[in-house]
Amino acid sequence: MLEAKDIAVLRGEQIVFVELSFTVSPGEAILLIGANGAGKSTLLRLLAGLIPLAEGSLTWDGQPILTDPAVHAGRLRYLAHADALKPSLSVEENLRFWARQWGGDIAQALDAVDLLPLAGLPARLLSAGQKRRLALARLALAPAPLWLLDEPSVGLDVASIARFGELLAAHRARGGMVLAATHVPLPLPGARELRLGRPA
Ligand SMILES: Nc1ncnc2c1ncn2[C@@H]1O[C@H](COP(=O)(O)OP(=O)(O)OP(=O)(O)O)[C@@H](O)[C@H]1O
Repeated sequence: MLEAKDIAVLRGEQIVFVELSFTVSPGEAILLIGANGAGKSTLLRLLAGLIPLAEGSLTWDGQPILTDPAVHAGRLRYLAHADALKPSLSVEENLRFWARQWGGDIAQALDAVDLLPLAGLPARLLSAGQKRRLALARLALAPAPLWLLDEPSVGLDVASIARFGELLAAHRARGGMVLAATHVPLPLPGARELRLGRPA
């Protein structure tokens, strides 16, 4: 279980949030909601181990998550706003980069986001939604218990959102956890909402 207790984060001099507490158990999904600037991306970056905790505690099965940053990095997949693609490499080569770190079947992952027909195309030629699908293919490569997703459905068409829903459901069915920042509904039935910033 992932547990945040009374956590606070600063960006520069600014307090982004304080006294935030929540838990995420295997199979659970949390939607991070709140206005622009409320701190959703900041919380995801914190959970990914990319920015420091100012106060409080963050634990994984009772142990501080950053005791061993490499162990924590190995248990998560973080999809930021940017798709983190290398434009000159092909679709398949982009995924190979991640498969070298995590293992997994590249063809199967591309198929999960319906990109197999475009496997040989340089990533710079993909449409915005296809780039997003290639980013999502990383999730399909090899299992990791914690998915941290920043506005993952931006640019996806209806069929791609349905496929993404299947990926999310399979992940949760094997005990995976999801935290997703979003301004729109996501295919995450039964997800709890965690509102950041002031109440609307
Ligand atoms: N590197 C940084 N240095 C200083 N302040 C930052 C930095 N990154 C973010 N902030 C500030 O932290 C606050 C939270 O930003 P964050 O990106 O987490 O919001 P968000 O809820 O994800 O917003 P959005 O819905 O617009 O994506 C904002 O006020 C932002 O200006």
